[in-house]
Amino acid sequence: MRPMSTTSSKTPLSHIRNFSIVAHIDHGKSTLADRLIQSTGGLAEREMSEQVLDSMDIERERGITIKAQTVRLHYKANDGETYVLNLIDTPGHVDFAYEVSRSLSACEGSLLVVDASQGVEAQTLANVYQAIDNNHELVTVLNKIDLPAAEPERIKEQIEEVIGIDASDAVLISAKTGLGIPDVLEAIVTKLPAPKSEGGETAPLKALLVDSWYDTYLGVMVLVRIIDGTLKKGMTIRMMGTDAKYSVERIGVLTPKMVAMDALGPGEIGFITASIKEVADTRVGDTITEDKRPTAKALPGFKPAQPVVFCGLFPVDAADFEDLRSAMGKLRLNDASFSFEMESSAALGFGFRCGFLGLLHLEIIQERLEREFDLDLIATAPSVVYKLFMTDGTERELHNPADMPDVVKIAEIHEPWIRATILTPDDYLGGILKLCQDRRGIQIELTYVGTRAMLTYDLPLNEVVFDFYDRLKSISKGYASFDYQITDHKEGNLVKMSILVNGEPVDALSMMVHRMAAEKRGREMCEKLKELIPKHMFKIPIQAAIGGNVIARETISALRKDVTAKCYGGDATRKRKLLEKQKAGKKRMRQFGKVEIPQEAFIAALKMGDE
Ligand SMILES: Nc1nc2c(ncn2[C@@H]2O[C@H](COP(=O)(O)OP(=O)(O)OP(=O)(O)O)[C@@H](O)[C@H]2O)c(=O)[nH]1
Repeated sequence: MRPMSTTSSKTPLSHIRNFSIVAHIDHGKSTLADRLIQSTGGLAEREMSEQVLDSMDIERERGITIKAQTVRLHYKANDGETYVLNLIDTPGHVDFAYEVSRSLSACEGSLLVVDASQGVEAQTLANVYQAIDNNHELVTVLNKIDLPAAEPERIKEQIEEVIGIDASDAVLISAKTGLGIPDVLEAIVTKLPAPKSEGGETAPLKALLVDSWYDTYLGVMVLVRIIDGTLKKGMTIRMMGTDAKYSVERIGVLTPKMVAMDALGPGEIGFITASIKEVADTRVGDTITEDKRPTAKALPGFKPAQPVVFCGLFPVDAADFEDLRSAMGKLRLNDASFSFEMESSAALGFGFRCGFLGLLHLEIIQERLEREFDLDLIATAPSVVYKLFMTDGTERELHNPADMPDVVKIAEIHEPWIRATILTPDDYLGGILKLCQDRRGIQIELTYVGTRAMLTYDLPLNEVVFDFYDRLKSISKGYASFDYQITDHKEGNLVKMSILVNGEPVDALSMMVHRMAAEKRGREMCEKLKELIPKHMFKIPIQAAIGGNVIARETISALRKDVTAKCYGGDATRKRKLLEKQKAGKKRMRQFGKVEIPQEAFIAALKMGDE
C-alpha cells in the first residue's frame, strides 16, 4: 500500500501546461497567482496568507518577488478534462533578470500581465522579450480593469504597437476582485501548448535543474523539469555538469503545500531531495540523468549569474565580526549569487567584500543582515567590476578601488556599459535626458508610445550604481520605468579618487570616477562631508585627491570650547537641547585618526546629488 500523502504521477503530456507570468513590478503578478491558486482549490481561503508566492518577509514588505517558486494546480476545463497547470513564479526586478530567464526555460508559455491603467512599462518589455526568446506562446492579460482609469482598448493597441504581438483577444481581468479569472484558466489550457517529449516516459532520464534552495527541515531541495524519461524515488541520478551522483530520497510537488510523489514523468515539474549538502553543489541549468542509463546529450546549460556590483560591508562594532560572517554564510545557503570574502580596511577594520547581482540585491542583503541578524553595518561605495589591462600584457579584474595598482603599470582600464530602456511621461523627458547626459550616457533612440517617450541609452554602469534609479524616480515623480542589461566593457578615462580627512585617507570612501567628472564629484563629496562631520576642537581639512594631486578641499572650523556658551546661561531648555543633540551625535561614530565620522556621513557622501 502506498502512503496516503502520495499522489500518483505521470499526467499525460496533453494534459499539462507549464507557464510563467511576466509583468512589470506592481502590475499584479502575485495577486493573479494567488487568485489562480485560490480558484483551483490549491489552498482553502483561510490558509491563504496575503501573498502565497512571495514567501520571504522582506519581499512581502517591499512587494517584490525574489526567489522563483513554483506551484502545481489542478484545473477542470470546459472540455470536462482535468489539467495539471504548473506555474513558475519569476522575480520582477531588473537585478534578477537571470533568474527570470532560467524559470522561463522550464515552461512553454507565459501570461503577459499588463496593468490596464498604466500600460506597457520598461520591465514589461524586457520580460516579454525574454519570453519570446524562449519561444513562449503568450496569453495577454489586462489587469486592474476595476480601476476607473483602466483603458483596456487603448492598452491593447499599445501592446500591439510597442511589442508587436496580437492583443485583440487579451483577457480582461481584475485580480483584486476575481473578475475574469476563469477566462485566464481557460486561456492557459486552450492557447498555451502542451509540453513535448521526444523520448517519452520510457526514454533515459533527461531533466533540467531549474532552481535549488535550502529548507531547514529537508535540506537542499532541487526544482526539476522532466524533459524525457521518468524520475523515480530511490533512483541514482547524475548531474551531468558536475558529474556528482546522488540517490533520490523524496519527490514532490508544491500545491503550494508540499505533496509527496513516487515519480515525475515527461513535461512535469517538481522538486527532489537527495542528501545534497549545499546549494552550491547544484548548478542551475545542469542536466540530471539516471546514472546507470544516461541520456546521450545534455541540455544546453546556462552560464552562472556573475556578480556585477561589489561593496565592503563592515560591522559598526568590531566585536560583531564573527556574527556577521555566520549571518552571511546563512544567507548564502539560499542565494548562490551573493558572494563574500574577508577584507580589511584601515578605516573600518575587518569586514567583507561582497558581490551582488545589482543594487537592489545589495540593499536586500544589507537589510536582511541588519534586520534578521540584528547587525549594524557600514557599506562602502558600491563598485562595478573593472578590467585592467596591464603594461606587461596581463589582464586583471578590479572589484575594489582600494586594490588599484600603481597607475604607471596600467595600460587601459575598461568599465562595464549597459543598455537602458526608460519609459516616461513626456513632461519629465527633459529632466531625464539631462540626467542621462550628465551620467555620460549616449542616446541610442527616442520614440513615442502614445504620449510617453521611450528612451534607449547606453550608460556606464559605474554612473548607474550610485543613485541613478532614485534620481530617475524623483525627476519623474515615480512615473518613469527603467530596465537595463549589461552589454560590454569599454575603455574609460578612469581614475581613483581618494578622500582625506585631517590628512588621512579614508579608504572606505575612495572610488573610481571618470577623469572629467572627478573634480565635480570631489567637490561635492568634500562639501557633503563638511556638513556631516561634526566640529571638533581643531580645524579639520577634508580633501579629494587623485594620486598626490588635491582636486577639492573644504575645512571644518574648530569648535568653541563650550557649546552652550552662547546661551548666556539664561535659556535652560535650549541649553539642554544642545547638550542632548551633542550626545545623540555621539552614536554610531567611527574614529579616524583624531576625527570621529558619523556613520550616516558614509552613506550620504556616497550618494551624489546632481543639482
Ligand atoms: N485595483 C486593483 N488593484 C490590483 C489588482 N491586482 C493587483 N492590484 C494591486 O496592485 C498592487 C501590486 O500587485 P502585486 O500582485 O503585488 O504586483 P506584482 O506584479 O506581483 O509585483 P511584484 O511582486 O513586485 O512583481 C497591489 O497593491 C495589489 O493589491 C486589480 O485587479 N485591481
